[in-house]
Amino acid sequence: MRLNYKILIGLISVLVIWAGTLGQSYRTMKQLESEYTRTVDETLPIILSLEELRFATLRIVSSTSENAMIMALQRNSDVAPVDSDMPTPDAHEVHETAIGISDFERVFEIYSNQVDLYDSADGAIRDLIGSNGTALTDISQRLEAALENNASTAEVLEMKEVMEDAEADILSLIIGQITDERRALRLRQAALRQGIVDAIDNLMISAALAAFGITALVILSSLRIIKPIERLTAAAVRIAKGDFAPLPKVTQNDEIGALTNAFSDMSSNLQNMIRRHQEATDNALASEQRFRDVAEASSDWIWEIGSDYRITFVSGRFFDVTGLSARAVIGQPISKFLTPDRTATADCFENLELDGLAPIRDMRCRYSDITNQTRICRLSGKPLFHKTGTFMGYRGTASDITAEVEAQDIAEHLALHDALTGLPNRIFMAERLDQNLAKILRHGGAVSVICLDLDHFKEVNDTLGHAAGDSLLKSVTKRLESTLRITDTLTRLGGDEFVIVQSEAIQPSGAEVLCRRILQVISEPFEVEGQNLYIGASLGVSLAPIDSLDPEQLLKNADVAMYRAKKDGRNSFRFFEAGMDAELQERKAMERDLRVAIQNNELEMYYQPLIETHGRAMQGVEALVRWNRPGFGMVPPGDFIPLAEETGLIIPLGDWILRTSCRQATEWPNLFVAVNLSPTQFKQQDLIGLVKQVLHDTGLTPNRLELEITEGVLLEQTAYSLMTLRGLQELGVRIAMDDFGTGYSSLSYLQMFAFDKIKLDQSFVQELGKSSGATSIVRTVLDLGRSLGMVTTAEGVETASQRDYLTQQGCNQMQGYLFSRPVPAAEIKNLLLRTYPDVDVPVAKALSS
Ligand SMILES: Nc1nc2c(ncn2[C@@H]2O[C@H](COP(=O)(O)O[C@H]3[C@@H](O)[C@H](n4cnc5c(=O)[nH]c(N)nc54)O[C@@H]3COP(=O)(O)O)[C@@H](O)[C@H]2O)c(=O)[nH]1
Repeated sequence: MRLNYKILIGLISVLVIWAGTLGQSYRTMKQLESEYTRTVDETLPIILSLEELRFATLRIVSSTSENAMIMALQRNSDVAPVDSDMPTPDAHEVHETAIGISDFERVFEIYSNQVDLYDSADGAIRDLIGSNGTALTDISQRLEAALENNASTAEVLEMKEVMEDAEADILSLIIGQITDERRALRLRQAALRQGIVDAIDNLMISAALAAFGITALVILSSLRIIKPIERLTAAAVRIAKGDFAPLPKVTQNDEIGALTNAFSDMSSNLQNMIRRHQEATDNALASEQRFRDVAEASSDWIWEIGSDYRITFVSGRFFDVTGLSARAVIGQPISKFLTPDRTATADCFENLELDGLAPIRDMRCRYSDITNQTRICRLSGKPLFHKTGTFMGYRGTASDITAEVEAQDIAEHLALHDALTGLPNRIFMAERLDQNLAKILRHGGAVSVICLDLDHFKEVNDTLGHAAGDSLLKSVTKRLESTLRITDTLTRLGGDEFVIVQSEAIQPSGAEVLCRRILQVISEPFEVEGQNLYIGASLGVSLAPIDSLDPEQLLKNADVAMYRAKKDGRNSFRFFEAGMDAELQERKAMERDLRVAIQNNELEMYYQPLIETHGRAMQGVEALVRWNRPGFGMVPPGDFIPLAEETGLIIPLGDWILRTSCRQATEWPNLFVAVNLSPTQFKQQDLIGLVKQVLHDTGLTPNRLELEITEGVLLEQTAYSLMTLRGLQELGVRIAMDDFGTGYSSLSYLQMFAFDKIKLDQSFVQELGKSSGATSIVRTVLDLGRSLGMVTTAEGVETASQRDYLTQQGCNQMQGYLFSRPVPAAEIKNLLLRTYPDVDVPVAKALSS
């Protein structure tokens, strides 16, 4: 309920109670008034009248008695001495009696009326008084008359006695009546007093009730209004001091309750606002602190200049880096410390104004550090304007980018140069070629593009290792540089491929002269790791604008020409001619087709038997891949395996060969399968894991797998290669050295690793009987194998005499067309049914077609 209703109800209640007690008082006062009226208007007048009657009676009697006494004394000297001074009744005393009688009669009439009016119960007394009064006045008059008539003393005295008796009677009545009236008066007085007391009591009660009511109202108000207001005041004081402890919720459903709850809400809103404000302030402070920390800790600094380009502020980091003091810096022109690069948009600070006071973005400046070294920083900043629009200066940041610039320079150099030789690379060369071609278009002239490939570099690399190859490349670079003019550009594309862009020469003679000079210098021996190496070079020349004005095409043409030079016998040069690139194109087509063939599973495995010499039984097979290229027929592996090696296709191809061979070998329980591993395959990541996985997947036992490697495998990364070979052997797989005797270091490799088998290269076998040297080599190798406890296999056995000689020399196994050509897997089962006891072996020949 609303508070004003409550107060109104309280007031009304107080007023009702108060009115009740006042009414009671009013009634009491009314009674008092009536009592008072009766007392004043009735009893007192009656008493007064009775008193006056008594007085009149006494006057009558006294004056009459006095006259009678005087007369008696005068007449009867016996009774009373008479002297000359003795008074005599005179007219006055007589008159007094008359007045007394008159008063009596007048007062009695008043009294009589009063009795009629107020107290008719006293009518009988009144009548008695009246009759006695009449008797008294009568006797008094008669006495007076008797006196006048000189009645005798006795008579007078007798009459006087009668009069006195009458007086006594009447006085007795009057006094009795007065006594009654006075008693009544006292009773009324008592009643009046009681009434007054009651009235006062009522008034007191009324006042007390009113006071109580008002006090109660005040207390209630205090409790319901003042207390909450006090609490609110205390809360306000608390809040003013920053204490936002929540106020208890009140259920008081009035204005005070609403005020308290509103105050409470206001307090919590205020608290939230202050908290948010505080958080915002804290965040701002933290942000500012972070900013300061970053500004101080980072390599950046903050700067500010005025409209006169003089420094007004710079953060501490600047002083640390430059070793300058604030005094030396503040107020000085910024250009005194920072020099913008000529590449900067505004190459001096004052130009900023000319540039329309644009923001400074990444302005590169040089400055001196504490050690007086030149460093580079990058400036960014924004112009400052007063609200009136007046230019006030600039403010921004600066970052030291010396390391970044250096790294960028290095990166740029690396991006455009070959790391090994320091020569420009393909990108650089392309740019230079573009420039030259653009020049030709504008001014005419000619440019030659010469591709150079070292001859026999692969062998050097393979035999002497990469370090020797690198050393050779550096030496070649030096010689080439020495043959070129400053206007020519020598670049290394990678490996042993170089490109020369020859400009400002008469073509084609200029190119021809240069090529000859190059061939001359390259043909001289190179000393690498204490050895004199003789290499040559194959060069291809393409001319702009004759052959093309397209840089790509020029390069391609030069490459084709170089390829032709190589093919035509190396150590020579060729100018590009139309139609030369057909072979190159064919190579690319083959690569594309081979990729598709691997993906589409178009290759097939053939197997060639390995015959045990004495028993003439097939012990195993060598897996040899075959590719029936659509549209071309069977492609010899000697053509596509090197291509696969060069292009990296050998990895997926080798995986497929290993997997297929192992799987198919499980179909011939008594045969092992020998799989060739090319050098690239051997170098692949986790070869051991791959072989293990294939064995596991196919179910072939490891002792039925033989891996054939060539000496090239051991040429580089020898330690790693040996580790791999041992790992493979630990799997239970046998390792055979293929093409033994064709490399430079065959014998030394036999020392390094315990091969399970040596495969004598077929070139020696086929020279048996023809060349004594070959026969000696065969014998020596077979002896060596025997002495080292290695199985020896002779490849390319085509004739019975070869077979017999090899048998005689103790060769363990033989492989060759004499026994069987490589056959598809399906035919191996047939071959297994046969033995090869005879030299002519007609069956084997028939099978190997
Ligand atoms: N990495 C892999 N290399 C492989 C794989 N399959 C073949 N090759 C290599 O390709 C080269 C040519 O191989 P291919 O044409 O199959 O010739 C082999 C035999 O057919 C051939 N051979 C066998 N007997 C005779 C013979 O009596 N006369 C004669 N003229 N040739 C004969 O010799 C080749 C086997 O040589 P080798 O591997 O050295 O034992 C060759 O280098 C193959 O290695 C392959 O799957 N992976």
